[in-house]
Amino acid sequence: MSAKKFAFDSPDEAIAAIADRLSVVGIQSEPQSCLGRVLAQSVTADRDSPAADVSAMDGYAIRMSDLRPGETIPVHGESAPGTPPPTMSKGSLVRIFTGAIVPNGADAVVKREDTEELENAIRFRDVALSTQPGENIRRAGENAKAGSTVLPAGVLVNAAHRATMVNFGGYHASVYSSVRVTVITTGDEVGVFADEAPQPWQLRNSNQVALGSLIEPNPWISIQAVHHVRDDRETLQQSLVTAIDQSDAILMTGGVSMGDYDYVPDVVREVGGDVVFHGLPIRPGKPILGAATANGKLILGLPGNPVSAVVGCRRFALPLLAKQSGQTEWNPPSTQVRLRSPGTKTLPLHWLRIVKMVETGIAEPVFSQGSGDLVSLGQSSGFVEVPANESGEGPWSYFPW
Ligand SMILES: Nc1nc2c(c(=O)[nH]1)N[C@H]1C(S)=C(S)[C@@H](COP(=O)(O)OP(=O)(O)OC[C@H]3O[C@@H](n4cnc5c(N)ncnc54)[C@H](O)[C@@H]3O)O[C@H]1N2
Ligand code: MOO
Repeated sequence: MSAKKFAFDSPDEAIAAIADRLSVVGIQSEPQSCLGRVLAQSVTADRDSPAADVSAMDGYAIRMSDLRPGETIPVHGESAPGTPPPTMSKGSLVRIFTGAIVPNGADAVVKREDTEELENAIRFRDVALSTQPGENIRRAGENAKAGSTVLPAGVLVNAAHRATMVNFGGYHASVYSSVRVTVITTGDEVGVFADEAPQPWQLRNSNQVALGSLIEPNPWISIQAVHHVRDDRETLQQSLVTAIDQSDAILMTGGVSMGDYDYVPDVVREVGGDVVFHGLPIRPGKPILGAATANGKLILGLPGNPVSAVVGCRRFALPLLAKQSGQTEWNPPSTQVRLRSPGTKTLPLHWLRIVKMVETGIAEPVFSQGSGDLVSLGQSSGFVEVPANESGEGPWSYFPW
């Protein structure tokens, strides 16, 4: 056996290693809504943006040669949004509105407040005399030329992207299929117990709800199935075989450490999972198991302890699922926060410490009795990652729930 205790020294290294083994899901064209989905094809401009030279201000379209102090210059016609521009006759100006097309022959737009407005004529105020050619004109194609790429494939579509897409006629988009996830919780002691009180040796299935709640808000993931299985090797194996067949990723909790009923590591191998790591230098969640199937599906065995399970799902499962979803930026840089009252304790492991954000950029550790403490978990807004053997206020990477 190697002297090295863990296959990887940090969460980032473990994530990178397993990410390399995962496949990206297939393509689904034209979903009902592409919001929160991942673009499978780039979006191209169907025309120049802007489509023509347009005014950036309400004012007057002028020829530079008409820009003379003190003179009264007649206004002939107007260019309003939604209409083609008028022709501009020599020696006169055209009244123009923001977004309207600049008439042929005009060199610049002078803001109306820089003029003295008379009946069908204006005089330039002194401030207008320094107007430069092209001022207040947005040139055709200055944002994008027709045919150029305005959004690349691999983008997770948000409100801003949708605005861009629709501007170029992208009402429908080809997106990646959502990543199908099966959640399998394990343990004879675990149940729902909604209407009856659990016995002291029983507890409610908080992991199922916590994992589902991290996944559900993301339209690029879909929950294929949710199972709870007893600590029985055969049943677990059957569930895992079905899950691998029907989904792209399997998230399991419990049964991953050293106990006599901890079948997950063996069963994952038996069903063809190639274990990339079993155990990482993190607290909580040290016994975590990460595996990939030969065809690039993810199997993550999260420890059963409720804080370990939810921290592991946030830190490992979400970025790896994002990789499978086709997102180019599947592991974006995390927000950095400073800790208030961090204490001096250090751990020889990366400490995924639950905290609550208290001010912009500042988080406070939540008092915690450990990885089974669902009360402290409920007081947290996320966790910070304090690297092994370090302490202090940071800044540290912050992972919100
Ligand atoms: N000899 C060793 N024992 C343990 C080690 C070790 O290295 N050597 N590691 C400890 C650590 S750290 C953790 S974390 C746990 C993880 O163990 P398992 O993944 O095998 O989890 P279980 O034993 O099945 O459960 C642990 C704990 O969590 C509760 N649980 C399980 N499932 C759920 C659920 N769905 N909802 C709520 N709570 C759940 C379960 O009842 C246990 O209390 O192992 C240590 N032991
Ligand atoms: O690392 Mo475990 O997750 O202590 O509870």
